[in-house]
Amino acid sequence: MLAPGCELDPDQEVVRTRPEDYFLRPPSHAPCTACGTVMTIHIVERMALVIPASNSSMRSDRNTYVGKRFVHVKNAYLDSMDEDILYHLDLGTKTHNLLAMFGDVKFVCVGGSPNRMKAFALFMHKELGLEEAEEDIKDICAGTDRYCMYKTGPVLTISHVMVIPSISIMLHELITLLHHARCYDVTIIRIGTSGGIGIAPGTVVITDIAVDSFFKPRFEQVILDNIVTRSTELDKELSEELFNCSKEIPNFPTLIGHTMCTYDFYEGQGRLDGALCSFSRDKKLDYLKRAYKAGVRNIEMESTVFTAMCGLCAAVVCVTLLNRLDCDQINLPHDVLVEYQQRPQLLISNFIRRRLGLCD
Ligand SMILES: O=P(O)(O)O[C@@H]1C[C@H](O)[C@@H](CO)O1
Ligand SMILES: O=c1cc[nH]c(=O)[nH]1
Repeated sequence: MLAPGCELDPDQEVVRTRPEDYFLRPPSHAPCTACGTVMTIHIVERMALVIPASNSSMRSDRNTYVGKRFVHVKNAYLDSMDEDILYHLDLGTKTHNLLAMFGDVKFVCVGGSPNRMKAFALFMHKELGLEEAEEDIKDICAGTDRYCMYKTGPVLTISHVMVIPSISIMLHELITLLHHARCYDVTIIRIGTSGGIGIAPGTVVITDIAVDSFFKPRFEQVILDNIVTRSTELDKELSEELFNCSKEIPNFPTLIGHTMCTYDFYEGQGRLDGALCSFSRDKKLDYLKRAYKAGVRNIEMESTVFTAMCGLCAAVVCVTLLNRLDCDQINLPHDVLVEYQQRPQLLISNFIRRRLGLCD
């Protein structure tokens, strides 16, 4: 029982600190001043590793921006390392000149499928009107088959395969890479696919906040034998900027809403068509309707860790492939599926061109 005046619930694993408190601290133990119960306090940290531009005038008028917001890693050990091998990217500080290769990166676009991300890189190359021949755009991570990476002008494109642990490994190495390359003013965007809730398939959802399966805006990471909870807040101005961009594209259904991130595609997303199903159709629909009521408009499998790690300079833009209130199976004809998957790419290409002053 919580004594009157006790600030912390002894059963609670997490205590929120100020959002500006960016540093991870070890859990501490403190007795409740009222009841004397010793509580373990795990600090919620804001992990955003890419420092945001601090006000909108910098963003809306890039030419007046004189400061540099460097990509920042929160690991004191890194700078003391003689060599840093980014194993899953097949890159390293001694084997590659990361500053020369990546120093001019301003946009990083990530998504699950290697082929889709390659197609996006080639599309971006065309949209930016770059001179280099298409055949010269090679997979920078060709030495490994874990992830693929392409660079076209200031745009870096990387695949992250599926689910939280896979994108998390990629993001650790990507953010470290951007830090070694001394990149600054970088915007990171996840472009992908999702299941919609209560909205027409083909709708593009720009995430305002990523939530977990309990509709909470948090990402829980097991670190050693602690659970550390991180915020999944995103930059609202960036979401609105993207939404405004979407209005310029004809027949382009788009909305801003919460995105739910799960650890599984089948039972974890309330599907009735997996190898296991431990709930009824009614329970499934009740859950999805509660999600809708909580503001969730789509479900995917990477956004919470992505936002926790990249947060305030990041966006998540996913097209919906089905309405989960109607069905579980994705049965779109191939050409429709391809067209839907291109929608986030089209929006992001317009956004990048606009940011670079390449739009009419
Ligand atoms: O990269 P995308 O957006 O396609 O990833 C979503 C979320 C899961 O990783 C995968 C499930 O099909 O699609
Ligand atoms: O339903 C869907 C579709 C794509 N990706 C998901 O995670 N869920």
